[in-house]
Amino acid sequence: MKIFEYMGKYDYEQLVLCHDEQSGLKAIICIHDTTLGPALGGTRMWTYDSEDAAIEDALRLARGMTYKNAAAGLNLGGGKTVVIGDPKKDKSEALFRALGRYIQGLNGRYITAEDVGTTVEDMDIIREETKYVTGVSPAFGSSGNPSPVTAYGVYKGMKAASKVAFGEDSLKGKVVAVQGVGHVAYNLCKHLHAEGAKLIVTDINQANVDRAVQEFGAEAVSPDKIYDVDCDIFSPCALGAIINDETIERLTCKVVAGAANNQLKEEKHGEMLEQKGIIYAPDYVINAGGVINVADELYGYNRDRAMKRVETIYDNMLKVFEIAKRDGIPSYKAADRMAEERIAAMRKTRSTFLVNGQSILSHR
Ligand SMILES: NC(=O)c1ccc[n+]([C@@H]2O[C@H](COP(=O)([O-])OP(=O)(O)OC[C@H]3O[C@@H](n4cnc5c(N)ncnc54)[C@H](O)[C@@H]3O)[C@@H](O)[C@H]2O)c1
Ligand SMILES: CC(C)C[C@H](N)C(=O)O
Repeated sequence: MKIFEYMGKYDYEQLVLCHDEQSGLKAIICIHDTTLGPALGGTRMWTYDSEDAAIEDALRLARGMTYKNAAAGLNLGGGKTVVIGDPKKDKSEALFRALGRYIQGLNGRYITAEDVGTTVEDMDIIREETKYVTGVSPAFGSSGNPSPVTAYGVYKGMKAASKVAFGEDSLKGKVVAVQGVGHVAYNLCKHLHAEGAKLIVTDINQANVDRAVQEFGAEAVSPDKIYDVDCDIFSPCALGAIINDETIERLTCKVVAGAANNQLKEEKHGEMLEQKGIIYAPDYVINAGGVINVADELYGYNRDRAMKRVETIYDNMLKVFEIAKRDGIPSYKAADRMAEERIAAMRKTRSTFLVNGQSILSHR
């Protein structure tokens, strides 16, 4: 891949390749944009087919965090780490400590947390080497696993999208098709079940499906059937790029609202949902609960404050739909506009002259 060409196209700041022979660490830390503050984004551990694929994923995910953090109103930029390896086989204390030292070396320009393939326990190990890590165990006064909080935010965002699609935000009696019932979606299903929604679930992990069937009376379907079921809301909570040419045709829902990152395969798929009359809740707006929660650690974690902020996902989502209506654009573009406008405004503000990094008033 032509790395500098790609970095130029989307205005990336920094890409760091980290290597530690002893522990087997091969990681990529990407910082996309720090206009709003230090870059915060999780560490993903995954078996990539090629080094190019890993670098591309780090770049794409880091930029996504810039938009997510900006749209959520956080004073944080966007970054992400990708560790090349199998989370089931290749994890070790040495590997995460080596990564922690690389993160410490960035001196606060980048702060990490969990993402696919990493856990609270991994963050606890990273913490041994750096203070620039969040999503650490509650025993350290931190916020712990972000997934239940992400789920709560998705639930709130789904209600906002339903208000626009159905004229009311109650999910009672609504049929919700959930793709992937892992950490986030299990907790999402709890909220949906409690409100009286009917659940149709799928997962490639049978144990996760069985749990949802037993606990929430969900109907189970095979992974390839989830796009075809009769439902009001489709909730992608597994993979990215699942809204594409092939799946849009099959969807019967009125709303797409789920936790997965990068749900649209390409931007045109956001337009296609719009043309089909499906309300799309932009992924990085609806799934910001986790990052909002871990970001609160930077102020000394307070659960009530964090949850109040997660509640704002409901209004934020309505704001996105309002911008879409006002400007006659699809919701995914409206979300980008909201994030970009905030970054642009703050970039302008930041150009104010400061003496030695201090306000000039403090020198009087
Ligand atoms: N965990 C968070 O706080 C958080 C925050 C923001 C975004 N996300 C995103 O939400 C999604 C889910 O995150 P998670 O933490 O619950 O991950 P997870 O790995 O716990 O859950 C994902 C589930 O999807 C299943 N799955 C994988 N491929 C599938 C397929 N083809 N069909 C059906 N099911 C499949 C997996 O078996 C697993 O049970 C991811 O895309 C993640 O990037 C998570
Ligand atoms: C900082 C993390 C909790 C971020 C999370 N993995 C996300 O994609 O939003």
